Amino acid sequence: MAKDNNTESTQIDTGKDTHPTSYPENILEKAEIIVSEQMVDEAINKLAQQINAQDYSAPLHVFCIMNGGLYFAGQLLRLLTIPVSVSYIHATRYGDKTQGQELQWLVKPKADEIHNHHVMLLDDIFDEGITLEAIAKECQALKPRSLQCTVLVDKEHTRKPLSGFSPDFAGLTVPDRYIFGCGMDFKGLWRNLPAIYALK
Ligand SMILES: O=P(O)(O)OC[C@H]1O[C@H](OP(=O)(O)OP(=O)(O)O)[C@H](O)[C@@H]1O
Ligand SMILES: Nc1nc2[nH]cnc2c(=O)[nH]1
Repeated sequence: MAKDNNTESTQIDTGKDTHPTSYPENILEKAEIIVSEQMVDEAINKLAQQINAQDYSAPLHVFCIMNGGLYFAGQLLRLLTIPVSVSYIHATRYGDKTQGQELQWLVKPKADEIHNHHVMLLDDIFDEGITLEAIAKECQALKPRSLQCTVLVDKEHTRKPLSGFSPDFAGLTVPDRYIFGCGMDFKGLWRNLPAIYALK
């Protein structure tokens, strides 16, 4: 067991009950699985087959879009049978909220990773598409040889980019509910869940 330095003698009494089901750490009690682990794994397998079947004329550079893309990228990369290099881009607009705000850039793509390379962006979810479209635009400006986007899930609703921008590959479609698991967080937690959940 991990050594817990916050022992009883040092614990600060915040006056907070640690059990309410509204706390993010307890939220599974109020959630339901909307895509099973098996269905997620099957979808990732299928995406890998589609990417493996592409005819890239040179190694593919894969960008994991942090943080949400981490779980998906980890699961997908092990199934790719073509030579890839990997790095990350970090942009976020939800934070701990369930409604998107303005996009914040933390790590932008570097020119030498993109210019003249076949590039694949990997993210967990295409919701309103603002994040992926902005990242794809930033990458296009650096003149890749080709640029494609793959997401684990595409959320079904009509609030998509007016430009018509959409990912090249999407593993699953999900209903218009706030979801978590498989890289997606609920108030910063539960990205580690191997299935996709939504609140009941
Ligand atoms: O299609 P959109 O409506 O733009 O939303 C999709 C984005 O939202 C999430 O990121 P978030 O900003 O929550 O940051 P995170 O990756 O750290 O969870 C997710 O990982 C996508 O990148
Ligand atoms: N965790 C999570 N992040 C998102 N970012 C955009 N949509 C969602 C969503 O439904 N869940």
